Amino acid sequence: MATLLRLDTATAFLAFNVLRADTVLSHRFSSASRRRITVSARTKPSPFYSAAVNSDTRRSFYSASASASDSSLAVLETEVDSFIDVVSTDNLPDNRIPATIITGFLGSGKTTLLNHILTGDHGKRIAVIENEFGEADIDGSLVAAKTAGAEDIILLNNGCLCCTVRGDLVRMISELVKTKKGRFDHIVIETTGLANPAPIIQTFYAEDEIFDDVKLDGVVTLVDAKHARLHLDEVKPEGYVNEAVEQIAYADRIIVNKTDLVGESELGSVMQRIKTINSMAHMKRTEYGKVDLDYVLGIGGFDLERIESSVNEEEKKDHDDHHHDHEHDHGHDCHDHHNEHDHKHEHQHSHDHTHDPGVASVSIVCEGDLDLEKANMWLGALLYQRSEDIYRMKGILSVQDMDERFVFQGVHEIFEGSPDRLWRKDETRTNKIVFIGKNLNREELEMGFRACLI
Ligand SMILES: Nc1nc2c(ncn2[C@@H]2O[C@H](COP(=O)(O)OP(=O)(O)OP(=O)(O)O)[C@@H](O)[C@H]2O)c(=O)[nH]1
Repeated sequence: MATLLRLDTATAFLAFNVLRADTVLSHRFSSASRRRITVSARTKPSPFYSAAVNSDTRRSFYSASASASDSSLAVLETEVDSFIDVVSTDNLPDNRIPATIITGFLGSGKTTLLNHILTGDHGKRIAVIENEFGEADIDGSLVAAKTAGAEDIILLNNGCLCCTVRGDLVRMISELVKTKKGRFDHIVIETTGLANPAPIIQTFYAEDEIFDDVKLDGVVTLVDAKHARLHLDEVKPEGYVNEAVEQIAYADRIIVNKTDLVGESELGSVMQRIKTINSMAHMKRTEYGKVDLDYVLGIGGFDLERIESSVNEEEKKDHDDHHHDHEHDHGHDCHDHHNEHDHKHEHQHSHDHTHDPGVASVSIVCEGDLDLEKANMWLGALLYQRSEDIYRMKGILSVQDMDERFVFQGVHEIFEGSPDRLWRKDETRTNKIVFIGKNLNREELEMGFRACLI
């Protein structure tokens, strides 16, 4: 599989990096505004490819990572070639239409929230894509909401968005954009209760048809306060994911709904459990999905300009919870937090199952400047080896000789980064990275990161 890493940057971060000398990278331009880079491996495929293009005014970096066996070289070349075909957004305002994914386990309150959004007073014209398993008609209440606020409601009911109807999603969004552009301001996609959000998120990056016109704004996950633990603690057969865990892991906003059905201590316990999976997402408790609309629309969860708030939120929480900096042997003030813990929780003895503690958050906060080349190699290798397990990552980096902060976000092997504002004179140049994923090894991540510091 080959994947696109899209980087717009004024400096050389993650630039032209070839891990194996026997790999040749080349690029060509198809037009002034649209750049196409072809990465070709003439000999054995390298585990990680990246390429850089230098424009007159600003440099844009597009990188691709690929994994393949030696025998699949031809396939690899085709894949890499087809992925690296991206419209440059250099110096252009991002006018793409924002899209929000609403996910959450069966019955958690997704449709209730959607109705709240559609009937809310936000002045936005919203197109809705509703994914239901085999239902013939749209929910009656949604039809009511259509008259109230939705610009368009499209039903995808012949399968699950994350599996069989992903192609349909691409076609529908393209069709919406083609036929109704200018008539709606936001797209809201409601997934089925059993959807894994990852492939849906990736669709927004992997599909040119969508990427050019629509940007992912955020993933909002509804959690049923009453039944969440049951689903989160369920152990799935080998090879199956726990959808409830996945939906929380990918969230930018978590709405703990149905709080009227639980007591304070049960609620506290479920919120704590959610935090161990995803400490980066904002969390709110509600009844009947009644949240401020700007909590769910205009999140900018995948927006590099908004990375700071989520990363800082994470750091703030950690400081509040357990502040434990320490000096390491290079003299950098570097600390990390791991929200996975050994869950010998109260249900363990009464049930025949324990929850999968594998999905958790790790954050690293560390002062000092990064050696660009080392950071590039480390991150590239990390994504190559662990991209399946790294669900989400976000961060702010301090790169040597770079006056701006470098901000990035990623979903599995998709990586997006760019220089952000200048470091202030009175500000400590502190790196902050948050990973959410499966079986993350805190020590390994911290050691790898520390080794990149100068
Ligand atoms: N008590 C209580 N019931 C709620 C709350 N929110 C939603 N419900 C009810 O829970 C049921 C399921 O809500 P939906 O919004 O349909 O949930 P959903 O996630 O869209 O459900 P699926 O599409 O089946 O996955 C409905 O009967 C809602 O009225 C809440 O905060 N408290």
